[in-house]
Amino acid sequence: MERELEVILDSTHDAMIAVDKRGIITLFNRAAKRLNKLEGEKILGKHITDVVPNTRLPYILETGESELNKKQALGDIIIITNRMPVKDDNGEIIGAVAVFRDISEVLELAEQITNLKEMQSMLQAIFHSTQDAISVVDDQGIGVMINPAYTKLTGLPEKDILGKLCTVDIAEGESIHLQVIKTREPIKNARLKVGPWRKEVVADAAPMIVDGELRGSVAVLHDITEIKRLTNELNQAKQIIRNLESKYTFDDILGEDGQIKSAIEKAKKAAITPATVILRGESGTGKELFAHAIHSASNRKYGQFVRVNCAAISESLLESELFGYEEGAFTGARKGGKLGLFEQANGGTIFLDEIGEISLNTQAKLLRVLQEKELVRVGGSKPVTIDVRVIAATNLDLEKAVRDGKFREDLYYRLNVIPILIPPLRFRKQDIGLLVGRLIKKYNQEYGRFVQDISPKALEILMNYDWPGNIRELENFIGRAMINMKFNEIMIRSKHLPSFEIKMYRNQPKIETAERGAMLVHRKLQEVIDEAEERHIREVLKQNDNNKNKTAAQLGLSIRNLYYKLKKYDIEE
Ligand SMILES: Nc1ncnc2c1ncn2[C@@H]1O[C@H](COP(=O)(O)OP(=O)(O)OP(=O)(O)O)[C@@H](O)[C@H]1O
Repeated sequence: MERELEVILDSTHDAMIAVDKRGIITLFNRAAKRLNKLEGEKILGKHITDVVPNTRLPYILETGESELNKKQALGDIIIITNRMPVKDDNGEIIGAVAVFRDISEVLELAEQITNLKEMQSMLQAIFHSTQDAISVVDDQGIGVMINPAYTKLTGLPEKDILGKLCTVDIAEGESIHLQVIKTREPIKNARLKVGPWRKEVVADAAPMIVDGELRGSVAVLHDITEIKRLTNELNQAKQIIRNLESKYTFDDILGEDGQIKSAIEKAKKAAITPATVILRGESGTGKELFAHAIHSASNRKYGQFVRVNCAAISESLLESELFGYEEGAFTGARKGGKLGLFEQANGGTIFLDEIGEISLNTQAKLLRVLQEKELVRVGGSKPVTIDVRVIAATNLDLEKAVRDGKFREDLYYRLNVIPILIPPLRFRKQDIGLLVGRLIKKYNQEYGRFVQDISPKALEILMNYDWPGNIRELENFIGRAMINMKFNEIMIRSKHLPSFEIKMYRNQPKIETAERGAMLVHRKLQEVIDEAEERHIREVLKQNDNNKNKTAAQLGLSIRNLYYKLKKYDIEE
């Protein structure tokens, strides 16, 4: 039993010392030797103060009091000690024992735990108070943590997210958590829509890797609704500023084609003269843009630019709109009369769009204003002098209108001082790429997108179309293509392109027939046939919901032949 006790005492980590009533050591176990760095020495039988000079055991022997849980430094370590007297049955002190333990490691661990706890509360405070929405998933993509900002942004509480696959919150786009888990690579600036309110967010995600092992992914979502709202407000403000100034300058007119360049050159020269300009071109070719640019480059640029769409105002109203009226000029006339558009444009420019649409009666009045530089308000008698630069525009064959007696010849010559012909888009297809680039930028701003380019295939499709509605049609077309794109797509591809409106340019009113004829004959017959064929196939395919058999039957083609043509025209199968 004694041997066993000895083994136990030597194998425990607690250091133990016992002395008799004289202070002579009767027990000094291995842990005590190790702590006092006395291993190998013979200790038993020595007086305790010879072995441990600062010991308090003599004090215990003298007072018979116990000292429990006393912390003290022993060299560079911290120990905790219990010292107790040993008494016989009569209560006489016959010795004392000390049991002590090195607690440096425990203290260190305790400190580390405290530090960790502090760190944890700090991180939790950040996690809970940040405005950025954060979600954390494990290595299987299962939600483990979200913060209040996340719930505020997405509308999804913890119960809808924790323990569920991370795709539950996505309304549009792909889960970036899953991508991060798959690739172990961080993702930046992903555009998504999340939660039941389909909030638009920009999200970053990063893998959580501990000791080389993937533990999950953490994502931070930034709400961009506010940014978009501000961008919209900014655009509206810009729009207002643009309306106050003239909207465009020559820098806004894009084109490398020879004809458009010479039109621009002619317009620039005209801008610095007071001469009347007439802009001729099909609808959507940029006549209004040219009118603005001419005004902006003229010495009247600080004056008003007033646009009048002569076709949009009824014949009966046009005259009073243009020239104004005096009080009591007609029933319903405003008190005090009304300033006409010519007077509003005084010192500036008036842009008479669709001039070919005005009646012979109004033409006569307009001619007088152009000749005399003065006007008489409706119901008035006093002439008012005006100083207005006139820019007119039409997509009609004015020469024919003159021949048919619908347009006054003298007015025609008055207006035709500097005629500028703006070519239709189909005659300057090499400019399509340039224009698409500008339109992508414009719609990126309007729609808050980050589209960067158009694929060569998609561009080729645009090049093969005739654009009867010209740049305006191209503008609408690109706008619709961008709406068809997913949020994270940055390249306009053929699959995004809407189908073309089938409208042949021969439906367009004629302009300068001879000139157009000259431009047309440069086109090879096969080119024209191919274009018509492609357009027709696309349309029939669309009508048949892409059903090839039905389409082939309807077109009178074998299915093999249809596939050949689909390939030839790069129509998606
Ligand atoms: N050369 C160009 N470069 C860039 N954008 C252009 C160009 N020409 C026209 N646009 C754009 O195309 C659209 C149509 O142009 P605009 O309204 O000036 O045509 P328009 O000939 O006056 O049409 P309409 O006769 O139907 O009034 C506008 O948004 C304009 O900014």
